[in-house]
Amino acid sequence: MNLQNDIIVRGKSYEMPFSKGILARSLTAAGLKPSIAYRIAWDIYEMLKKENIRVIDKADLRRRVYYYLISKNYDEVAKKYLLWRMVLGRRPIVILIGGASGVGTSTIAFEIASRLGIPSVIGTDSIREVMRKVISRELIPTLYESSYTAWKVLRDDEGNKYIKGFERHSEAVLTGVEGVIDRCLVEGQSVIIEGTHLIPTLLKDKYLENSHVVFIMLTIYNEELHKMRFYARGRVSSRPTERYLKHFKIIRMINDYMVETAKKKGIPVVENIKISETVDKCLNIITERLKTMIELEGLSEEDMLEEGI
Ligand SMILES: Nc1ncnc2c1ncn2[C@@H]1O[C@H](COP(=O)(O)OP(=O)(O)O)[C@@H](O)[C@H]1O
Ligand SMILES: O=C(O)[C@@H](COP(=O)(O)O)OP(=O)(O)O
Repeated sequence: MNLQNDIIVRGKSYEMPFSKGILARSLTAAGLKPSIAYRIAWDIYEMLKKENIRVIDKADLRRRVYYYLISKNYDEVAKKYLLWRMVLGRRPIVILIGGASGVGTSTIAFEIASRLGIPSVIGTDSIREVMRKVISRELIPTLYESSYTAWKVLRDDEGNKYIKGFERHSEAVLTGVEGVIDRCLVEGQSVIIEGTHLIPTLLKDKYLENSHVVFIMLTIYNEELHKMRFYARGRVSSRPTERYLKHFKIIRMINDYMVETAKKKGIPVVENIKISETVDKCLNIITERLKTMIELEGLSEEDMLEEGI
């Protein structure tokens, strides 16, 4: 690799060549359109070249980007940019994207991850597979079903059996989810966890109250639109559309239940109609939560500009 003509960006423990792509991605996460973000990343690269800068500290680069954005009247973007650099650089953040099967939790989780540069997305169905390896079918039969068929193996039939089955099915998965959250917070790693098992009223309050954890519930209010998503998925995956359509009424019940429990716990509910709009709404929610987290730490904008990452 020839680094002779590159500008080197120096972090606390590593160096890397200046990447316009990485900078542009940080700027889109802060709310700029990709085309403008690339233009600005390019401008900053040219500016550094012109000044004959060969090595620049990350904190210095961050300051320059911030003031450049302000000079172009992107004050709000500048603030968000700073906030995101602070958080992703040194604070773990756990984003939970819940929602009934088919409403788009995995699609939206991956979009958010790529916009924010979070390297890890875990589906609750993968956590379910792990839990199936450690808990026997005899002990928790509902775990071995799908969210919408768990009612079939319930041992009691009190109350709404479909929702009861879904809750019993999800409880064990949530134990695994909580383990993943604990690990990420301790290790200082950010992660996005997505899936249908994230029932707000069953997740322990200590996670809901943690300022590093942001929970968003996705939904589709229109039944026909929800149904269409299973057709779309069936075309590109091995998951048969018929299976989901057969249980569609129960999946809709789960969808309504997820919205209801989210509201009960004060968790924002976002309707997933257009991917780009859903992602923007989610990013706004996450940004607001991060502001609270930084405020709780008592950090001002000036502190953020000074703090090295
Ligand atoms: N906003 C959207 N607009 C159109 N299609 C979408 C949208 N969100 C998701 N999809 C599609 O709908 C299907 C179901 O989404 P998926 O993310 O697999 O749902 P989930 O993970 O919630 O079960 C997929 O084929 C996905 O590409
Ligand atoms: O249990 C369920 O509702 C789905 C969850 O997966 P998503 O549809 O949310 O990805 O898994 P299944 O058992 O159908 O493979």
